[in-house]
Amino acid sequence: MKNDVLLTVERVSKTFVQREQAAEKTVLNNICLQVSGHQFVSILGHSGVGKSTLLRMIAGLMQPTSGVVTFEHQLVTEPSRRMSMVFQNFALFPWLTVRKNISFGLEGQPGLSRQAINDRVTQLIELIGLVGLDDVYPHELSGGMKQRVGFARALAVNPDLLLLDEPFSALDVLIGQQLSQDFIRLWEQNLLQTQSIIMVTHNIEEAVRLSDVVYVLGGTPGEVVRVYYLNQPRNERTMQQIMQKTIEITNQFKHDMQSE
Ligand SMILES: Nc1ncnc2c1ncn2[C@@H]1O[C@H](COP(=O)(O)OP(=O)(O)OP(=O)(O)O)[C@@H](O)[C@H]1O
Repeated sequence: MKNDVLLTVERVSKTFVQREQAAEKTVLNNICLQVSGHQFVSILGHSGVGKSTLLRMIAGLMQPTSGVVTFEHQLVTEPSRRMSMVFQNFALFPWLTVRKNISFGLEGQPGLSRQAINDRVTQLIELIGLVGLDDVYPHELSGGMKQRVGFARALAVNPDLLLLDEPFSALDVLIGQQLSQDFIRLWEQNLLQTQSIIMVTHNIEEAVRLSDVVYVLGGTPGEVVRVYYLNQPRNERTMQQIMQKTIEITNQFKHDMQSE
């Protein structure tokens, strides 16, 4: 599957009807984007440019006003078990334990026995670094641990495509970096069945550190203004190279914003 196209966004635009003002607002215009097998793609842009809206359309939670999203050449018209999402604010169920939060998406799945569900959850608890926290409730966890549960829950259904909506931005910088490193290591060692990842972020350094491809959104309505291909393998990128690229993208971004 490596290099095969997994997902395409083709000429997608989105207009919201604002009822209170009886007006329309076009948020995204003519977005084209492609994700291949074993690729980490970031969507980078300032607040309000339409990143989450784009991710929701990719997930099938919302339909484009025009254009199409395809997953393995099939039109995306509704959410699918083959994609799952990790949210900025964790979105855990406060009344469920860590174990129950993780198993949530597996319950009632045809052909999955109780034993199979338990085994899958135990495996994820070990992989994601949650050992000993099975029976703990979300309010007893730190932000970093909550987000580990968020990742484990999204990964439980073995999604082919994982969608990350600012997954580290609510965490302390070092905690976020540790979680992203741990997660990337599991993914690169093929310990997860997830083929590809799309991450929405406004953090340029994070996008440079983690991605193979970075799409920069800008303007009003939001459009793809730049695409960066980071060809060097992630584990060979030095801190200096990451900082250099971050500065280059930051300067280009400022320049693009000024010339709008
Ligand atoms: N359901 C909706 N109805 C009307 N307007 C919406 C709706 N969802 C989003 N918007 C508007 O679309 C614009 C883009 O929102 P979106 O959340 O996609 O941006 P974003 O780039 O993810 O921002 P942030 O980084 O702050 O989360 C905003 O102006 C927002 O108010």
